[in-house]
Amino acid sequence: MQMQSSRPDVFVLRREVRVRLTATGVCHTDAYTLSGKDPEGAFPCVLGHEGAGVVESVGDGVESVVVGDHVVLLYIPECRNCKFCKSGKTNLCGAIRATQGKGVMPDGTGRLTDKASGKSLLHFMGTSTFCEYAVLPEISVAKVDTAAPLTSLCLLGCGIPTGVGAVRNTCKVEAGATVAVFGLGGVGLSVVQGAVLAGASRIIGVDIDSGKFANALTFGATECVNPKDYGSRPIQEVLVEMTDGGLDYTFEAIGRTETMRSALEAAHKGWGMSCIIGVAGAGEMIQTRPFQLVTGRRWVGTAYGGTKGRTEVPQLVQEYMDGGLKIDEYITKKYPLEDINQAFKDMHDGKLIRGVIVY
Ligand SMILES: NC(=O)C1=CN([C@@H]2O[C@H](COP(=O)(O)OP(=O)(O)OC[C@H]3O[C@@H](n4cnc5c(N)ncnc54)[C@H](O)[C@@H]3O)[C@@H](O)[C@H]2O)C=CC1
Ligand SMILES: N[C@@H](CCC(=O)N[C@@H](CSC=O)C(=O)NCC(=O)O)C(=O)O
Repeated sequence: MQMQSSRPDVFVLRREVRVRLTATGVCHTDAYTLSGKDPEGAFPCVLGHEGAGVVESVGDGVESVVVGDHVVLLYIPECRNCKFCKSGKTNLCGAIRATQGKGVMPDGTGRLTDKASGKSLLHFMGTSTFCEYAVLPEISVAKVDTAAPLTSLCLLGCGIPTGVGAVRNTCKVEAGATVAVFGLGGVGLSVVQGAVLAGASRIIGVDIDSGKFANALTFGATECVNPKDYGSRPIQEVLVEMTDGGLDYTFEAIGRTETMRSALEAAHKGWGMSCIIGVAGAGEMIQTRPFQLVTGRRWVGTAYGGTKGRTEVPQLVQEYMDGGLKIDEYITKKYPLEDINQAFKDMHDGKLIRGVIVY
């Protein structure tokens, strides 16, 4: 069944929902795909993947949300039925990944049209939040408490669950552990927040922009270092010396293969775990001496912090409403959609933790 929405050019099919976006964050991954470095980047598309809004219509067979529900959009769905979901080992639901990667809905068609030219546009990361409306499969939205402010909740679509989840789900950082966070942007600060909530004893922020240190310390980093202060000395050597042999956990939230190596080699011999969060350009390769792994360091990676969105995002909202999770503190500036290029410029200039487009 095809259900017509109040916008004649947007329709929903079976098991799909149409959402009126209220806000979206601007993330470096949007800029990465826009730059052409993403091998999956297909154009013309509507970018944006960190959004929240209100369900305005539902297709046949939708069971988990109704019109009026508030939702966070999920670039990693949770079908609860595929082998990935059933494994209990990963959040990488496989139900619609193939079509999502091609920029279309599960039935192979699109729902976005450029009004001026009449040409169809591709979807991005299954969400396309730089647009007032989005159509998604039901499995790609997390229903959340209507009492929570939707402008803030958009950040649960990517950056915050990624950093907090890297700590909780992927690395399972324990109380008392030592942690280093490479890159103190929105994602790195979320790692810092996750480490604080996990009870880490020492949280070292690493960034080449010392202007990022004030926020990191406010979020709970215990100290910060700037690799530029150490000349040609590898920063991993500095960190290993500072920590009597290395960190229990290190996180790379930059997207550079050199810092991924530094983070791995800053992890403690025998048990240190290093988590890659940053997205590196197409064709780039990580390297280290295999001996680093032979001697007990572990290299792991995470997508959306291992978060199973439909299950865990409502829990994060509750944690926020209870005062236990920071979200508002990430919003440096709000923009109308027509100023989105300014939001990208401010992000590239390092002025923002997160810029949020408010519709
Ligand atoms: N794996 C996942 O699920 C996700 C990955 N990402 C990726 O995480 C990365 C971080 O995202 P944001 O925090 O939004 O970016 P951001 O640009 O706000 O933060 C990056 C930080 O790294 C610092 N930096 C740059 N080069 C450095 C170097 N050589 N050494 C130390 N610090 C350096 C910058 O000064 C900046 O503070 C990006 O690559 C993004 O694409 C974002 C969301 C989800
Ligand atoms: N398409 C890129 C890889 C981009 C990537 O790694 N995306 C991350 C999320 S980054 C969010 O801001 C991710 O979670 N990926 C999981 C997935 O299934 O895509 C490439 O092909 O290199």
